[in-house]
Amino acid sequence: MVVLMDPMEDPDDILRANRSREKSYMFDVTFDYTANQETVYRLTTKGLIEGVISGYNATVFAYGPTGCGKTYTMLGTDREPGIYIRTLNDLFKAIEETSDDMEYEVIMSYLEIYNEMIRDLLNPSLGYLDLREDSKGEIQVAGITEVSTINAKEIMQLLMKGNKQRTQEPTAANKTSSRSHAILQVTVRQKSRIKNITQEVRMGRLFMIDLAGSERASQTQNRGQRMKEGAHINRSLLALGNCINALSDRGVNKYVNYRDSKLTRLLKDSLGGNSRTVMIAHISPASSAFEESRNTLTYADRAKNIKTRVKRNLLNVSYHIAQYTTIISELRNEIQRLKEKIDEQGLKQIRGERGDIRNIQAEVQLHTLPYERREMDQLREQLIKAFREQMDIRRQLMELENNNMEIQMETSRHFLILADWEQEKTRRVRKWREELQKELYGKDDSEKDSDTGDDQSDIMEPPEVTTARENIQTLVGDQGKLRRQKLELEKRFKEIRHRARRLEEVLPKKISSEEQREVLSLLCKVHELEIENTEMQSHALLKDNMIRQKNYMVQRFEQHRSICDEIIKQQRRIIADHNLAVPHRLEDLYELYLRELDEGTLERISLIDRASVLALKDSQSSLPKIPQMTAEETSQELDSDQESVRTFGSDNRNINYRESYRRILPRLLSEAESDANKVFKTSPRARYFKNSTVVTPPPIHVNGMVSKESLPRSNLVSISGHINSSPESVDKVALTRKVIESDRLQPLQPMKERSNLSIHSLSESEDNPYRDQQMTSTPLHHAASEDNLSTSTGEMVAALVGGTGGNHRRDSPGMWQRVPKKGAQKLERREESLEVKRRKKRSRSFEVTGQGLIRPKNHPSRNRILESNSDHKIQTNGPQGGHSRIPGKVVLPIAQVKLPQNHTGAVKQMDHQGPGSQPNPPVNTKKQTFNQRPRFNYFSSNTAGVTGKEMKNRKY
Ligand SMILES: Nc1ncnc2c1ncn2[C@@H]1O[C@H](COP(=O)(O)OP(=O)(O)OP(=O)(O)O)[C@@H](O)[C@H]1O
Repeated sequence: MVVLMDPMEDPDDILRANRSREKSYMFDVTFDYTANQETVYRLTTKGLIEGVISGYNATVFAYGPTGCGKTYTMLGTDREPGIYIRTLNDLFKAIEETSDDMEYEVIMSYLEIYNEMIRDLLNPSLGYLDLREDSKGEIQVAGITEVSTINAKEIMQLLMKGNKQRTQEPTAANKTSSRSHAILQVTVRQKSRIKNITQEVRMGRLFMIDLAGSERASQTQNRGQRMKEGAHINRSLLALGNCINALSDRGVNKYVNYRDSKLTRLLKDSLGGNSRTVMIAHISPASSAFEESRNTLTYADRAKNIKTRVKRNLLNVSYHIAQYTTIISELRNEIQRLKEKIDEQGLKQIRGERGDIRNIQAEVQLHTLPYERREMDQLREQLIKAFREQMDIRRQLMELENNNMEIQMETSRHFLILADWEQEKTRRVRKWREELQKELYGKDDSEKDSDTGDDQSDIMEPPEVTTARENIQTLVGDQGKLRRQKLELEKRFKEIRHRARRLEEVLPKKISSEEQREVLSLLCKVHELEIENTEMQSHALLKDNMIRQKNYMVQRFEQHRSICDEIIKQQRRIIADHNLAVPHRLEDLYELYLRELDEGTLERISLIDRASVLALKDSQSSLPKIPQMTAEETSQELDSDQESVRTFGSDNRNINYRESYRRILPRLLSEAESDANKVFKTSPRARYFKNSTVVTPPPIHVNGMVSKESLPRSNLVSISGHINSSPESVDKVALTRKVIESDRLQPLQPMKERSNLSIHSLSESEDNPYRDQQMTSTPLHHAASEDNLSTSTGEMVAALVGGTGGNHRRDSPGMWQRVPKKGAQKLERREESLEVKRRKKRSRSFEVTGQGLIRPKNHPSRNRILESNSDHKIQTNGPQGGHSRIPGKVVLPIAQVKLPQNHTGAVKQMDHQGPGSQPNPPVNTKKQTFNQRPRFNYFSSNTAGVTGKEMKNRKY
C-alpha cells in the first residue's frame, strides 16, 4: 500500500479536513528506499522468464516522472545491474538447462522512440525506422537489426553498446535524463530436438521498456530542443495514459486508440492483448513531486484493472520433403555430437579426471552398484523365501483340513458303532425282561425274587465297541492336536505374510531401473495370485469332499433301491405264481411303487442330482489357472506344488460326457491306488483307523450332521430321501419302517436265481474280487463291492453269493461292525420269533429246492435245513471251482398262509427246515453275543442239514 499525503495539508486546519487529498493505493508489490535491484527484479520480472521460453509474451515497463529512477531500475549500473541484465542472465540460464531436449533461438533488438521516431540502437546508422503491421496484425519495426545469439556475454556487450547510443541529456530535473523511450525486445524460439515431419515451434516475446519521464517544463526548465523532446515525451505518455484509461474502464466497450503514438502502437499487444505485463511505477519521495506522484499512482492504479488474455504462441512447422535431407543431416550431426560426448566422457573416466561433477556421480554409481546389487539380491531372496513359506503353510493347512475331515468321518463312524451298540443293548434288555416276565408268570413269588438281577451286567460289550470307544478318544485327542497345529500355522502364516508385504514395499524403492521395478511388481503379483489360487483350491477341496460324500450316499440309495426293486419283483412273481392274497394296503403301496417306476420320478431326481454335481465339478475345474513364474528357482518348486493342488480341479473341458459321468461317481479306489492318486495322502492316523476298523463306508458328514451311512437291512419299499442323524429324521425313518413292516408280507420264497439280482456284485462270478475285500478300480464296482460286503445289503449279497466270499466276510473279525440298523434289527427279532414259532408249527406244504446259503459261522440257524416243497428247483451257478450247493427245501404254506394284518400277528411262512433236519435249538437270546446274532436274510436258506463239521469240509 502506498499512502500519498498532501504536503500542503495542515493537520490542524479543521475547515479543510474534509477536502484532504491524502490517498491510499494498493499494488501487488511496493518498494521503499531500502529495496535493492535484486529484490525489485525478483518480485517483478523473474517470474516472466519461464513463460517467455515456453512461448508466452511478456512486457515489463518502467513508468514515472523524470528522475525517479526508471533507467536505474531497468538498466542499472555496473555494480547494480538492472532488470535488462538480470532478465537476460536468467533467460540464458533457463535455456541452457533445457537445451538437451529443446533447441532455442534468441533474437534481440533494441530501439528507441525519440521525438516520435524509431531508431535502431544496435545499428543507429540505419536512421529512422518505420512501424508496419504484418498479415497477422502484429506490429513490426521494418528493417530493425535482430541479433541472434545465445551467448549472454555477447548480448550484454550489445546492450551496453546500444545504451551508449541512447539519447540522454542533462536537464534541471535529471543529470542523466533519458529523452527517449527505450525498448529492448527479446524473442525466444523453442523447438524440440527430436525431429519429426511436423514440428512445434514456440515463440515468446519479451519487451523491456524504459520510458522517458513525464516532465513539467517549469521543473525541467527546458528550452528549445529539450522542450520539444519533452512535448513528444508527454504526448506519447498521454497516449499511453489514455490507452490505460480505456483498457481499464471495465464494462464499457471503449475504443482504445493505440495509434496516437508510436509507443502505444508498439505496446499494443503488451497493454491489452496477448501478454503478461508488469508495470513498474516510479515516484519520488520529494514533497515537490506530489502532483507527479499522484498522477503516476493514479495511472498505475488504473492499469491494475487491465486484463490481458495470454496464450502460447505455437507454430506448427510442416517440413517439405526437400527439407528431410536437412533434417537427416541435422540428426547425423546430433548423433555425431552425442557420440563424441560419450567418447569424451569415457576418456575422462579412464584418465581419472574428476573435475566434472558428472564424472564424480558416475564414479559414485560405479562403486555403489555392486553393493546395491548385493542388497537387491538379498531382498529378492527374502521375498521369494517368504512366498515359498506362505505356500508351504497353505499346503500344510490344506493337509490339516484334509486330515481333520478324515478324523471327523472316522469319529462319526465310531460314534455310530456306539449308538448301534446302545440300541442293541436296550433291545436285548427289553427282550430279556419280556422273557423273564413270561417265565415269572409261571413261577412262584419266592422264585421271582431270586431270579431278578442286573440284566445289564450280563451283556458283554463286544470288542469292536471297546475299540470304537478307544478310537474315539484317540481321534478326539488328534482333533485337538490338529486344531492347535492349525492355529499355530495360521499365526505363522500371518507373520510371514506381513513380512512379505513389508518387503514388497521396500524392494521397489531400492530399485533404480523402472524396468526392474516393473518385473518385480509383476513377480509379487504372480506370487499373490498363486497364494490366492491355493486358497481357492483349498475351498475346492472341501467342496470336492462334500460332493464325494453326497455321491456316495446317492449310490448307496440307488443300490439299495435296485435290491428293493429286485425283491419286490421276485415277491410279486411268487404272489402271482401262487395266487396269494395280498393286503389292500400292500397292493396300494405296490401300485404307488409301479407308478413311481413308470413316471421315472426317481430317475429324474437322480439325473438332476448328477447334473448338479457335474455343474459343481465344472465350476471347480474352471478355477483360475495361474501362469508359472518367471523366476526359475521358484517356478520349479511352486510348479510341483501347484500341479499337485490342481489335480483336484483338473481340467475336464476336453473329456467327453461319459468321462464326466464317470467323474460324478467318486472313484473309490483301493487303498493303495486311492492314496497314490490323492493330493494329500491319507494321514497315518486315519489310515490306521481305516485299516484297523470297519471297512464300512464313512458316514455322510454334511454341514456338521452325520447321516446314517448305510440303509437298514430291511427291505424298505420307500426310502426317505435324506436320512440323517437328526432326531426327526430318525423318527421319520422309524415311522416309515413301522408302516411298511406292518403291512409287509414275510418273505414268501427264497430267490430263485442268484443272478436275478441286478446289482453288479450279484452278476459277478463266485470269484469276484469283492470277497477279498479288494476294491476294484471301476467306481461302480467298487461302490457295489464295498456296499455289498460291508453293509447290510452287502452282507445279504455276500450270503447269496455264498462260498468263500461269504465265509470270508463272516469270519472276519470285524463282522459285528456291519451292525444291522434299527429296521434290520427289528426284522431279525421278527425272524427269531418266527423261528421259535416255526419250531412249533411246521408246515411242509410248500417246498422249494433252493440253493443253500450259508449262514454266518456260529449263527444259530446255520445248521438249519431249508425246507421247501416247491417244484422250483433253484440251482444257482456255483463258482468255477465246481463247488456243490446243498439242495435245500423251503416249505411255504400255500393254502395255510395267513396273511397278517399287522406285524404283531404271528406270521406263518417259510419253515426253514430241510428234509431230515432237526428242530433248531432254541435261541438263547440272553447269552447270545452281539456278533453271533442271527441275521435276517430275505434270501436266507440254510445249509440243509449240514453240520458245522460238514460245512468245514465242504468245498465251495
Ligand atoms: N534506487 C536508487 N538508488 C540509487 N540511485 C538511484 C536510485 N533511483 C535513481 N537513482 C539515481 O537517480 C538519478 C535519476 O535516475 P534515473 O535517471 O534512473 O531517472 P529516470 O526516471 O530514468 O529519469 P528520466 O526519466 O529523466 O530518464 C540517477 O542518477 C540514478 O542513479
